[in-house]
Amino acid sequence: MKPQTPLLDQVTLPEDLKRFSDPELAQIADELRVETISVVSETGGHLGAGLGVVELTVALHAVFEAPRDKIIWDVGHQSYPHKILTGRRARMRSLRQQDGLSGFTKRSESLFDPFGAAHSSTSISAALGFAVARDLGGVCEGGLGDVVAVIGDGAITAGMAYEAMNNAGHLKKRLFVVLNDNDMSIAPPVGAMREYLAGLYEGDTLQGAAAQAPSLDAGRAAGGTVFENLGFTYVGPIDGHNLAQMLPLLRELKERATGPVLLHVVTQKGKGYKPAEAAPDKAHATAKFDVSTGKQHKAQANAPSYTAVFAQALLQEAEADSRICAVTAAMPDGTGLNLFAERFPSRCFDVAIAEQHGVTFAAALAAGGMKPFCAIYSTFLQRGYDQVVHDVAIQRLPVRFAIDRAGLVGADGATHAGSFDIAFMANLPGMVVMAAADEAELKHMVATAAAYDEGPIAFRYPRGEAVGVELPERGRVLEIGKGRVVQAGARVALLSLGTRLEEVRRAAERLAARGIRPTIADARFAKPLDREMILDLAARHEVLITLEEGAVGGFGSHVAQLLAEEGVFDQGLTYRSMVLPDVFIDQASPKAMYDVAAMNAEQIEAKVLDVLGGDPV
Ligand SMILES: Cc1ncc(C[n+]2csc(CCOP(=O)(O)OP(=O)(O)O)c2C)c(N)n1
Ligand SMILES: CC(=O)[C@@H](O)[C@H](O)COP(=O)(O)O
Ligand SMILES: [Mg+2]
Repeated sequence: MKPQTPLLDQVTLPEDLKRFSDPELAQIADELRVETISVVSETGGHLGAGLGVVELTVALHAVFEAPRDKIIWDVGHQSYPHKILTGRRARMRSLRQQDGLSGFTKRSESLFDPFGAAHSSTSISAALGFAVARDLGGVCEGGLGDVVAVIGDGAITAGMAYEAMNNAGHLKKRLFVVLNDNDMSIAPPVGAMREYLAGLYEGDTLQGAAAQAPSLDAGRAAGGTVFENLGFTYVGPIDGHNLAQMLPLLRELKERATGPVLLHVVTQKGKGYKPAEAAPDKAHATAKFDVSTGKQHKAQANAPSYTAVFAQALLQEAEADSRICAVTAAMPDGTGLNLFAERFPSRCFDVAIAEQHGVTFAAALAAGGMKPFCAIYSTFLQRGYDQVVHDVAIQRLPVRFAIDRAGLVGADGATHAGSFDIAFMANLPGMVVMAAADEAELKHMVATAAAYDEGPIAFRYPRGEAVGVELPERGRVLEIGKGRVVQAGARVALLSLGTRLEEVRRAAERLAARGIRPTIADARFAKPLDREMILDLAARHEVLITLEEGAVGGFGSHVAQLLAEEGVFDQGLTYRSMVLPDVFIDQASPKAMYDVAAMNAEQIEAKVLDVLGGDPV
């Protein structure tokens, strides 16, 4: 018998799906799932979320008319099946790599990605914006038709989602919000909303007969849902893996809906791939893996991760001080606070995807006499910035900010780069800002933050493996605003903040071969600056170069300000700052991203040689 050609091979764009019968669409979904697993096994990346929305993706593209209709995936980490169906299948194996496809939705990548994402809970606001633009006669590439936001049960815990629903329920524009409820965030979801959503489908037989399937008119016997009270028509819950139910329902919605509709779809994260179903938290994002066993190919680590060092150091401090508590915004594993939660469950708070609330909550914990460590990735702290200013800094409350994923993070790309925290924290009056140069320094900074009660304090550290230096038994409390000279040299001083120090050391070795021995210093603090050390370095060298894994406006800018105010430039000092360039750097390995930023050892060496004007000796 001739082997059957996969139907998926006949699909390049969503319009191709319209030729198939509903049972054939179910077959396409099965093939799409296999293709998604195959892709991620080769590239690594977000697996479970995409597998959970395979049928939903097929159904949406079969019924709606993208790119005229705008399908907006919240976060975008579940969009791999969507990418496969929207002209990108041939490039899928370049996912999350340099010059390859992004792991999230991205406007510049495809007309089928009408709104980029990667941070959560923006989709309903974006959908409403498109709906209003449409009704006001706005014009955009591809046209402007229906708008569909697909948002997860994790993402709908964030305040932004409610701000958008509040607005949408008032404006009453026709738009669709698909709530993809898999009862999982990255970790199991926590919070009252989780209980509420579960209550909406508990007792329902989702696999029930088509006659019982939800429809636009069905309503709920139990009375109004929170969504109805906000002005939406609530439809559901429906089994999001059952195309026989979903396709007719979506067609009905497309045909008849008038105002905002919330469709509650119940799915399983990791659906159809046993290892991902069994451990949806581990399969949220994976390394490359063996499809038959699910075993991930993880590189052998030579040193602990910075996150692990932070987590262990915080545990040590918390053993000694019962006022220490910890706050995470839906990232217990990513921040290492899962260990804290196990050891001190009553002192650890997962506030869900709610960075704004998390920061203000921590501020009041501090006002109430506790010592909160707010562990948030640099990129996600951006969302809580007004709270950092208004609730923490202005009130001088001693919240400790553990800023993980500082600097360039690699495969997640520009949306997840921790580029701005030095600038946005160090410009706040009274904020202490530290950056760890290695894991021992990180341990000292955790101890320093634990001991510091005079106001807010932050310390930053990058994603991934640390340097491999020996760890002290206990962290040592650092003197606030004091850096350290690591190597004494002449002519050129390299003043590093954070983990570029390793690259600076490598650059110094290369320079030594050319007869140049630079002084190397570790600033430790972006704020307050070690004025004495910096002015001394400036006085004793012809050239001073600062380095930081952050955008312009951070440490280097503060140093330049100091040097200018002290009149050091008038005395002939040549000063340069090496910062991230003024562009958003796309995904690649962290090393390759720092190459783009011109901040690796070779480029530091080149900068020194350039400043010395080809006069090395
Ligand atoms: C503002 C923000 N905080 C945290 C994250 C990290 N994050 C990415 S996906 C995710 C869980 C999302 O859960 P859900 O919306 O239910 O989607 P699922 O993965 O279950 O499909 C989290 C916490 C983020 N992307 N954005
Ligand atoms: C989509 C998202 O925001 C997270 O899943 C993120 O990719 C996690 O990053 P880490 O792998 O650095 O924890
Ligand atoms: Mg979920």
